[in-house]
Amino acid sequence: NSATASSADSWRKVNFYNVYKDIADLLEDENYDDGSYGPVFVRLAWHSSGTFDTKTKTGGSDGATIRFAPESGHGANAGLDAARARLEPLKKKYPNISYGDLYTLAGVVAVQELGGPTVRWRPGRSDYKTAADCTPDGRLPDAAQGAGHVRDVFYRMGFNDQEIVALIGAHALGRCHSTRSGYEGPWNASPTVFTNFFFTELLDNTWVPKKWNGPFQYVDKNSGAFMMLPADMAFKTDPQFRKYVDKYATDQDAFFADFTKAFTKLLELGVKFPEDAPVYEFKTLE
Ligand code: HEM
Ligand SMILES: Nc1cccc2nccn12
Repeated sequence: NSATASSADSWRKVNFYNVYKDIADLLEDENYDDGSYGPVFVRLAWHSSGTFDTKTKTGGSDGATIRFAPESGHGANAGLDAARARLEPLKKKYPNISYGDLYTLAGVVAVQELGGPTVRWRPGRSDYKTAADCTPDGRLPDAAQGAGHVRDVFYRMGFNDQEIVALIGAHALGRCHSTRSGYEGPWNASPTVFTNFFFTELLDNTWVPKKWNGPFQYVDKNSGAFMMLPADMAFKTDPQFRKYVDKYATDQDAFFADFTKAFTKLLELGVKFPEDAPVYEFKTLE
């Protein structure tokens, strides 16, 4: 975090079309995971934002406190240092961009360039926060728990059941890492393509407990290759969540339309944008 902190209005000097393109150029890396930084950029944007508490108005992407200890060291954020390190050169190249804008924009670029919907995004987050503003551990959801816990966490952020189900659709991307969360497993044949796969696989497969000495998780009975977290399974068993899972499994357009709205809302939680902050709808390059 050596780069100069941006001032409140320095975003006005940034050409975000150039930043979008430079982030897109960072996505592909055949030596990283399944060949793309996209999934971990989406997780960084989500973890930067998902700490928000509507009651205390604390947390959220403004200030990017995720880059400071102790928040950077919280268990849920294990592995995200790789994403932040990959983006650090862009902070040097564009010193007027805030970390909050950089991390959330990286999530938008990843969703769009991996085949997902266009995601509206506004600049205007600033770097004024310090480590003292880090949110306490426990703001992000625990994968070992079920529907009740998931609702506690997402209702606290200000989401309803439909938005929660739309957001979990991002689990079509990437994978779990035993060295990070402790969970393990590739997800599907295309972990770097944004589709409604999470919902179709959740419904269409028979999920059984994985036999291993890692944390309790599910594996697909037939292939023995794919995985689901305990929290993922809540979306199949809870009737209120299941309603939307069924809808998104059969209608990818509906999933895309609902995901983009919920993702923009997530990335903007708690941010007081300048009145004249432009709403970008970037053209997908791929
Ligand atoms: C019930 C809520 C959620 C739980 C319990 C949860 C839990 C997890 C866990 C344990 C991992 C594996 C981390 C690792 O070992 O690398 C993971 C990965 C991931 N999560 Fe979630 N998550 C939730 C919601 C979300 C949301 C709302 C998004 C985005 C909108 C998201 C996006 C991702 C992505 C893209 C990955 C793959 C990261 C990679 O491949 O490095 N998750 N999640
Ligand atoms: N890709 C992925 C990441 C995290 C959780 C999860 N559950 C099913 C798939 N999946």
